[in-house]
Formats: sequence, structure tokens, C-alpha cells
Amino acid sequence: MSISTVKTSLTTQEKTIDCLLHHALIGGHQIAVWKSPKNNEIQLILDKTDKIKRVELELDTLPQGFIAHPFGDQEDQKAFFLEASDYFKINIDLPEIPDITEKFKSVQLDQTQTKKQIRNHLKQLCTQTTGESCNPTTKEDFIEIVHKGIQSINEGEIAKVVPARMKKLQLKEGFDLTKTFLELCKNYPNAFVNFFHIPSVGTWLGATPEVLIKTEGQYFYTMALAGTQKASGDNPIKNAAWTQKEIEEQALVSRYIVNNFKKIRLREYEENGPKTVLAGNLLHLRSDFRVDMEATNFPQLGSVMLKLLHPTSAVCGSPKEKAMEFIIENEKFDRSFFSGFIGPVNIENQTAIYVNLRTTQFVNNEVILYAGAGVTEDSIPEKEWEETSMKCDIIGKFIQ
Ligand SMILES: C=C(O[C@H]1C=CC=C(C(=O)O)[C@@H]1O)C(=O)O
Repeated sequence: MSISTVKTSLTTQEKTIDCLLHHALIGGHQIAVWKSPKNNEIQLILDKTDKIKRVELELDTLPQGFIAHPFGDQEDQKAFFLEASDYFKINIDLPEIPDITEKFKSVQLDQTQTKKQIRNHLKQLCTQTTGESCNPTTKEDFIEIVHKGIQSINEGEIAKVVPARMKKLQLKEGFDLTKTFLELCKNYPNAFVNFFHIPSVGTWLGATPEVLIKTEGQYFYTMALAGTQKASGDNPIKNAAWTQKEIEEQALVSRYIVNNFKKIRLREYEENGPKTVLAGNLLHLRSDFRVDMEATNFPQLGSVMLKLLHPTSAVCGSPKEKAMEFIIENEKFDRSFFSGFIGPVNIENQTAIYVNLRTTQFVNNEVILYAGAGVTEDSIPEKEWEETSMKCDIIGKFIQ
């Protein structure tokens, strides 16, 4: 695997990403591009083996790469995996230097032609998933699901459920993938901004605020993120007031994490929060968990918790199995990779896997936006619908 660090000005940077995206999309290769929260480097891997790989969730045994798992259980219990044939880092703050694009150009194209070919390729994408064949969720349908969810909660079937909806937009003329990615990086510095493309499987662009599991050195991290309100005013975090509904909704996610620690008899962990955090123009409640894997003698905690946590009660509900049954029965579309998990594995000693939220799928000249909302006994259906609209807009406003 070759590793290159590219330090470029914005235009060279854009040119570099354009060139690598073009190389991957036109060449039929797999590609993942991401920027981690509060980081100034865009990272990019190309998988040129041209094999769609499925791997077990044993993170320590994997080479450097990028993992992607749909929301639903997979029959073989495996995830998709892009293996890093090439790995690049592009610093967004430093101006200038090496032009690595020469090696990736099969034909000499100017930037306008490159961008046009990327766009045309995006317009023609098809996937094996069924998302594209379904109609967008209507407000009436979503509100009905929320009502049903509240009813199941009142009947004691479940404590919380997270129904989702999908919305379609036409891919606009002149859509520029690289520019959109850079815009997302600029506007959402706290998010994991990502684009991944697995030919015939899925092509997704998003900016998620939610870590599922992260391991770095001896430490393991996870978080309980839930509860949503619009950020407003000069100091939105300070001015935020949370109702009992959101406090309980987030507490359920924290409890779910703690219960999973209990299952593996892990007693020593740090828990901080909940505190209010900003994600785009939304506020959430978040508790952070940290475990010293050395001190607790849990070297494989990342893989163990990944299997236990997904799907968390932030995207499915609680108890997990009953909430999943509810979703399968009532949602009329395939979530595909939405609310699944994605992220870099074993890259520079770090694995950081995120819940795939605030995201969009490219398919058949359209983009599909997805969003869910945590329903508890105190939910007001109309407000849950509005919340999903705000969540769709996080990415949607950059697409239109
Ligand atoms: C399911 C989503 O968000 C989750 C994460 C944060 C807040 C949430 C909420 O308030 O419902 C959700 O649990 C989504 O963005 O589609």
C-alpha cells in the first residue's frame, strides 16, 4: 500500500479529490473519503482489488480499510470492507504542493470535463438494494407510524422506537460532488463527513455526528446521542432547554450502553454527560463513555462492543429486538446503509466507526435522504415529522 500526504491549496485540493473520485468511479473501483470531527485532514482510500469484500466484525484482524454495514442484520453477519490499496491525506489548512494526480489520469481531462464525468456517473448509479424502488414517505404515513409507536409503548411492548422516513431529490444539473464534500467539511466541523462508493452496492454522502465505537491506543470510546432541537440564538448551547421527553429518550440510549458493558462484566468505565452538543444547526444531548482497555484487560473491546451495540436505541429503539420488529413491520422501505455503520479501520492506529446518519444515497439520477426520530410515550407526531425534515435538510440543502 502506498501512503501519500498531500498538502494543497483549496483549488489543488479540489483538483486532487476530483481526480481520485474520477479515477475510482470511472475505473469501477471502491473509494472512501472522509474527514474526522475537528480534524484538518481529508483522508481517502482507494480499493483497486475490484472485489466486493465481506468481513467478520473482528476489527483487529482486518487490514487498513473502511467498513460499511447496513442497518439490518446480515445473514452472514458480515460487513462490506474496502481495503486500502492506496491511502491519501489531504490537509485542508496548508497551501500547496505535490501534484499526485498525474499517476491517476488515464486520459488528460480538464477539470470541467472531470467534474462532468463524475456527475454523469453518479446519475447512472444503480444498486442491488431496494431503496430506489420505493416511494418517499408521506407525512401521513410517518405520522401514522409514530402513532403506532406510541400505542406500542403505551401497551408496554416497547419503551422507545426510532421510525425513519425517506425523501427523494432530483440530482441537480451542475451538481459537484467534490465541492459539496468540501462544503460539508466547512459547515460541519464536528461531524464525520464521508463519501463511499461500492459499485453495485451503494454510493453515499453524509455528515454524521454519532460515534458508534472508536479505539485509539489503549482507549475505547462510545457515546449516547439522542434528543433533538433546533439550534437558535447567539449561544444555542447555553440557551438550550430540554424537556422530560428528550432527557428520557437520551437516558435510554445511555442505559443501553451501560447494560451492554454489564453483559460483558465491564465495570470500570468513565461516563461524562449528558451535555448539549451542536450538530449542524441541531442540538442533541450526548453522554461520552471511555474505557481503558489495558487497565480492564479488554484488548478486543472495539469488536465486542460493535457487535453488541449495533443497532443502538438511538436508531432502533429499546428493547432492541421488539423495536426492530416494529420497524420491519411498519417502515415501507429498506434503510440500506442509513443508520448502519461506517468508518475507517486500523488506519494510523485508529478505528473510528460512526452511525451512518445525516446521509444521502445516489441512485438512478436521484438522491435519497433518510432520517429517523426517537419516539417515546411523550412524542408529538407532528413534531417528530418536523424533526426528520430538519435532519434531512442537513445534507439536503447542499444537494439542491
Ligand atoms: C435517527 C437519527 O438521529 C438519532 C441521533 C440523534 C438524535 C436522535 C433523535 O433525537 O431522535 C436520533 O436518535 C437521524 O438523524 O436520522
